[in-house]
Amino acid sequence: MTVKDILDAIQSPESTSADFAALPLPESYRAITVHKDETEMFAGLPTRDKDPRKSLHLDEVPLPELGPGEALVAVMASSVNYNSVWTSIFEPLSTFGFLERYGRTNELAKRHDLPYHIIGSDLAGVVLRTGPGVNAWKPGDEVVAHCLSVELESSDGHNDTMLDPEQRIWGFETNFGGLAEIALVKSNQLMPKPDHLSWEEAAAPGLVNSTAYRQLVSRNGAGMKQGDNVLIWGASGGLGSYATQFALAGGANPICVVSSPQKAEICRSMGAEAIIDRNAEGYKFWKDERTQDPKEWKRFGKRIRELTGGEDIDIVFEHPGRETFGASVYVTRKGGTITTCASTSGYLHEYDNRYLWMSLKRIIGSHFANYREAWEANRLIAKGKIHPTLSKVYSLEDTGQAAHDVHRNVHQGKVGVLCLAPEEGLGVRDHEMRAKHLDAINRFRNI
Ligand SMILES: C/C=C/C(=O)SCCNC(=O)CCNC(=O)[C@H](O)C(C)(C)COP(=O)(O)OP(=O)(O)OC[C@H]1O[C@@H](n2cnc3c(N)ncnc32)[C@H](O)[C@@H]1OP(=O)(O)O
Ligand SMILES: NC(=O)C1=CN([C@@H]2O[C@H](COP(=O)(O)OP(=O)(O)OC[C@H]3O[C@@H](n4cnc5c(N)ncnc54)[C@H](OP(=O)(O)O)[C@@H]3O)[C@@H](O)[C@H]2O)C=CC1
Repeated sequence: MTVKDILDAIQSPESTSADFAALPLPESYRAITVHKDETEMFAGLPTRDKDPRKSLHLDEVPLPELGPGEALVAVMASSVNYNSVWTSIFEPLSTFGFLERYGRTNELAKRHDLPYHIIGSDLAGVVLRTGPGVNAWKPGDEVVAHCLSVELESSDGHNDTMLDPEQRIWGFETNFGGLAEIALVKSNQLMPKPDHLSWEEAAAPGLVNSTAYRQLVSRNGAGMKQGDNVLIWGASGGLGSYATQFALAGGANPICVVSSPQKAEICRSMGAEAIIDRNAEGYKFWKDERTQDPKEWKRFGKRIRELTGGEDIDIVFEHPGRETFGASVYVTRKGGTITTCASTSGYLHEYDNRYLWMSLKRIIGSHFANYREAWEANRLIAKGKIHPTLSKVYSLEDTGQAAHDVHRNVHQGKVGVLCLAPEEGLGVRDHEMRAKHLDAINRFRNI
């Protein structure tokens, strides 16, 4: 039995759930990995020069044992997230520490502590097997998977699953991720695949869409409302392309920051009107590595006021971190919110706290999304209210190049990866709905 037989079953319109359940599983499959004995390979290099093409490998790996409450999924497509970039450059730390720590928690978790890490935190595919205790899903179901892995043994996570002390991001802090032909997930990560999307389109939104939903829309994040001025950094990037859609769909007013005329045009085509090209306008928030320039914060704030008719920002959607955080705090209106989920340019932030406390602003930390938020975010995709922002699609072999593009910020929106899917465009079930949204679905393609 090989993965080829699995693909044949997926592509045959006659295959039933019983057929999938009867398919023998292969002993091994192909997966994108980093290697534990290579974690020092980039030592001494500047971040920019650490090259994912050197550290990401396509390996044949053994199929992991299936445990209670879990599912093995045949992965048709996945996507590149920035967490895979972090893994591939071993920053801010090697992810093998996460696997070792997880492996110490119980006998079954030991499976994750291996000398290789199969990465990837998105997938669209077909359930192959479910473990004991799984009733909601069965072999043959077409699914996407969100990346929240929790144990829920402690009451801390019972209101908000993100608060579980054993909260992990699948494919980053666990093994057996989605950049592979087969993935192992907890069954409560599974959600229905949107019928009107191809495999690679369905695999694109998951992680970033759920994160943007919590960070911006959910009451656990900024709780955006109609009319809010929302400053969105990287508005055509992974997170930003969904934040921009949420702002527009929710009746807010996105102020989109991008770094090229091409990216500005994408935001315009999504429906945004207030757009700042940070490159063209040459903001230099830092005079040198240690000193910020409040005059530049003010120049940025003035530009925002020009675009909003004199209003300041209600919500900043933050993720660049050190480079922008001082400016983000400054341009927020009295009582406004800065919501942050990352620090791409550096995690030690500096801002002038007088502008925070005197103007009663709030900083909210946000991370991925709880089970319910991830489900709600996927539902919006399935209903055609929010669309995938897939630009380019790579083969599994070329994942290193795909991650390199994201690391160097030469991509747009989301970058997809075909795993078992032999070509793009497969897996669409609802052609009528697709036709209705085709322009929006293709907005980011091949630009
Ligand atoms: C969905 C996608 C998301 C993304 O893309 S996010 C971007 C990528 N992710 C990242 O960049 C984050 C990567 N992770 C990290 O950098 C680290 O992961 C953290 C900084 C988040 C945490 O650091 P650590 O060293 O793993 O954890 P500690 O909590 O500092 O625990 C170390 C020891 O310190 C103890 N400790 C924790 N808090 C306290 C405290 N308040 N007072 C005293 N001790 C404390 C702990 O218990 C533990 O101890 P013991 O080593 O013995 O187990
Ligand atoms: N905590 C969580 O749950 C999550 C955290 N993340 C983290 O968020 C970050 C962004 O992820 P994602 O959106 O997918 O990545 P992308 O690279 O797809 O998009 C980020 C965008 O931010 C902009 N940007 C990058 N650096 C700077 C800078 N120094 N100043 C201003 N803008 C900048 C760029 O847009 P432009 O050049 O056009 O301005 C870029 O396109 C990563 O660090 C990632 O790990 C992501 C998802 C979930």
